[in-house]
Amino acid sequence: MDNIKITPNKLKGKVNIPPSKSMAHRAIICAALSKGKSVIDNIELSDDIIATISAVKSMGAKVTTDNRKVTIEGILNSPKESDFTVDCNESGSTLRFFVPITMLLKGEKTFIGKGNLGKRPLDVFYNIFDKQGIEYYYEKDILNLTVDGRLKADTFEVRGDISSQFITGLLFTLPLLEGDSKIVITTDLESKSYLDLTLSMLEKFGIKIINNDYKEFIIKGNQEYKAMDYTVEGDYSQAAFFLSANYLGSDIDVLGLDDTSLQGDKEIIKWIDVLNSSEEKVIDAANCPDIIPVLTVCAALTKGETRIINAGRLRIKECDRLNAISKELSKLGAKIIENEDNLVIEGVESLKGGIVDSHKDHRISMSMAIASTAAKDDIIIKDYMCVRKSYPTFFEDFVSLGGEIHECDIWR
Ligand SMILES: O=C(O)C1=C[C@@H](OP(=O)(O)O)[C@@H](O)[C@H](O)C1
Ligand SMILES: C=C(OP(=O)(O)O)C(=O)O
Repeated sequence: MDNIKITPNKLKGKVNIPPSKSMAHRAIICAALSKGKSVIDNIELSDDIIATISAVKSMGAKVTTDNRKVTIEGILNSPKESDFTVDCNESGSTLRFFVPITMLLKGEKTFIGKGNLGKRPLDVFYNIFDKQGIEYYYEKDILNLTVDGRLKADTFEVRGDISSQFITGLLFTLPLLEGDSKIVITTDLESKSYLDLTLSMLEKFGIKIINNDYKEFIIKGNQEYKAMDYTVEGDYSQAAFFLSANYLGSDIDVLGLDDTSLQGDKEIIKWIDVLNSSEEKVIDAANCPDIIPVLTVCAALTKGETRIINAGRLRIKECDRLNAISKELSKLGAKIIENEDNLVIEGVESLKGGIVDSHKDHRISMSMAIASTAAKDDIIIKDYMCVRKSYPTFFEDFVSLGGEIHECDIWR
């Protein structure tokens, strides 16, 4: 039974925001590519982070976990010499980061995963494999990709308007190749702030990259990652849920965030200000796709019209998030017009109760929980525990803030 009934309640109290998933992926990877031993502190074992830890282990890194501390001895001390499989579970980051990273090693690499992951685009890599004569095999719609070959230093022409994760994966890998490389971005770049997270983590671990205004990146080969100890900062993507609850009338102290953070989802603060203003309300999703579902909940309850633009890429996440959030909020009485790459939302006074579907997407499940805080009647969320992907303790935190939840069987 994986359905939950929430009785509407405003939330109140303090919440410690979990560590940034994006920064945790990056720190674990940089530690694993270093020669020595690093301790990465403040790690939460969400399903996505477990996938990244198991990926570095499958490449030969030695990893021990002790509470929130993860100790990593780098891959390069004893790299895997034979074929291996990486189980990405549902993590797009793990898949797009490790396809190039694993190509530092010999042998055949197989990538498996579940949910929507096999449907999320990988063409950027297939184009590179074709150009470099690397053999690969994949199944359509199900993640079962096998790549046989090592990546060579090169000029990589890469689109920037599908996912920044391809570029991050290359940025981790190219400094360790024998020759020098260049990444040329051939389109507009979206999710740009995620590249800032990558570049800043690389710099901390001693890797030098020249960034020519995000149009090209120059990467010298034969560099060395230097092991270091690092503590992961709080996650703005997760804080966005509680900051949105506050916008809707809750009173939560959101603790553990770094206000100098480079995380793009820090824009939650700016977009809530926009919703609070009486002027034309336009939210640009290009740089902060992950906070758009919960911002849609806020917009649905904001007087007047709000437009969410540049949001087409939400369709290629764990589910079609543009469709899922429009459909589920509409069931609760929201007024949303869903267009190909934007939403037009006409604010309503309140939401009613009802049965909504998480679409097995953690950010939809959490957004619906936040919607419940401003609803008139009980809300039932189907498959609510998909939050394990990024925030396994979300509903515990929700309850500790006064959220009233009951497991329920909606078919009875
Ligand atoms: O690099 C990262 O850590 C991420 C990049 C973003 O993906 P896109 O670059 O595909 O937008 C974001 O949606 C994802 O949750 C995490
Ligand atoms: C899209 C997400 O992650 P990923 O792309 O790593 O699966 C997310 O966490 O919302």
